[in-house]
Amino acid sequence: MQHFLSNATYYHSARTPTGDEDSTPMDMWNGYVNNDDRALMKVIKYSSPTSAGAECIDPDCSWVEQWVHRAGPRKDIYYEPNEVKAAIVTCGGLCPGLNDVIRQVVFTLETYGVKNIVGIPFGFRGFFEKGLKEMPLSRNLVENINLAGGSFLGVSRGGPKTSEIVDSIQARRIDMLFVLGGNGTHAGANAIHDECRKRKLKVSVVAVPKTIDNDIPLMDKTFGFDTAVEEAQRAINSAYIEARSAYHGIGLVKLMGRSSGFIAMHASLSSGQVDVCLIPEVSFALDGEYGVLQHLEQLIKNKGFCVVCVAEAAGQELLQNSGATDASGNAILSDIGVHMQQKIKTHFKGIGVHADIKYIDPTYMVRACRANASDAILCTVLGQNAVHGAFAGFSGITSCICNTHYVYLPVTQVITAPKRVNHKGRMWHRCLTSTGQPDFR
Ligand SMILES: Nc1ncnc2c1ncn2[C@@H]1O[C@H](COP(=O)(O)OP(=O)(O)O)[C@@H](O)[C@H]1O
Ligand SMILES: O=P(O)(O)OC[C@H]1O[C@](O)(COP(=O)(O)O)[C@@H](O)[C@@H]1O
Ligand SMILES: [Mg+2]
Repeated sequence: MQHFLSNATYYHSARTPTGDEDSTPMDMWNGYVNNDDRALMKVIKYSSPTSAGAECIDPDCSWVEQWVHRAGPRKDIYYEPNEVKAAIVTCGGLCPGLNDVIRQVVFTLETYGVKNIVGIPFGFRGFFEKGLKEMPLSRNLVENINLAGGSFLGVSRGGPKTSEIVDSIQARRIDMLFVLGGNGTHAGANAIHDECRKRKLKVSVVAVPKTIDNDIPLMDKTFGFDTAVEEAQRAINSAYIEARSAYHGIGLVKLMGRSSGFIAMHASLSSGQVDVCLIPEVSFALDGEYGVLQHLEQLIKNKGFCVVCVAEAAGQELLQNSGATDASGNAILSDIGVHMQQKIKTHFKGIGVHADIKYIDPTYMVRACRANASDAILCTVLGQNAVHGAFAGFSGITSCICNTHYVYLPVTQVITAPKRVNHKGRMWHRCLTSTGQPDFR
């Protein structure tokens, strides 16, 4: 994480205290975050590595304080606002809240006095593809974009090499780059930050973590995740109603999550209507005495219907893998939902028991919607803090929420590996208690 020297002061009149809000003397209170302010990342002291969900740094699980930079506006700012050119780019798959973040970044930049704000169309491709023009942005233009899902700027996977992106940043004379995206985008943002340092360019590269998958480590959650869970719940509810109303109904729902089962686990927990939740972090057998199919047979026998929620990355080892990747290099998954639908049909036919399978794959519906209330607030804070971070002179940071506090983390820290559901963690065990499912092994 780079921190330039602060060399300019910007007075934010909107935060001027009237003097009667609290007892702090007028000449001391300023409403700014001090550069030395820190937030504590973890608050639980685990007495043993065997404690449920324990995350230990040392083998004996001793208490190690981990402090991170507190996010927010600084009194001293690095850039002269009216000389700044700021650019925003949204990369990867869609995610609820992208427009909310774009809007807040623009609002906050304008509040600082930045006039030259542009959007780079269609992710990192917009830096390179001929015919894609940068879009001038202003409060007027983005005022209502949060009312719709998607990205006002467009998104894409894949794209140019880092050196080409930085050539373009240099040619466009961009001082601040706000990069909205998931783990791939963060790796890209880090590479751009490194290349800018190598070329001694004073460019602040600030990321904002988006992804419905919630697979970026160290933070409480990424924006868009809550909304995706809420939408996923609707699919589960439909599956439940279909299954409940059919003779021997089996509702099967497949939910997104490239390498982690957070959406499936949280939607199963929040709906309370799921009998079996399958995630990639926990292997399972379909066939055999302890397999999923045997359990479904029991559920049909005992309660007459059941609901299964499967994460798209679950059970990949049971399927043929094409080895194909998308434009960003992400593995293309085999369809576990269709596979399970076929297996369930064949199984019940084989044992001569009627079963009415209703398969729901909501795919893009969980992420093409606008942000719900909690995501809209998260996006607002993260977007504003991204701009404060850039003005403070940081680069190579991501604006996120850790342990309920808004902080800046070095991008290098969050791209080590995707975050996955802890199968020994309490949330997964809560999910198991809720579904009542056994181990399928
Ligand atoms: N390791 C990497 N280094 C540089 N750029 C990357 C890297 N991984 C992905 N990218 C770029 O980041 C963008 C988004 O990545 P992707 O994996 O599709 O989505 P997400 O950011 O949502 O995970 C793509 O344009 C891709 O080329
Ligand atoms: O948008 P695509 O290319 O169809 O990819 C689908 C993938 O995108 C996601 O919705 C989000 O992934 P990213 O956060 O990496 O963009 C995954 O849940 C899903 O596996
Ligand atoms: Mg990703």
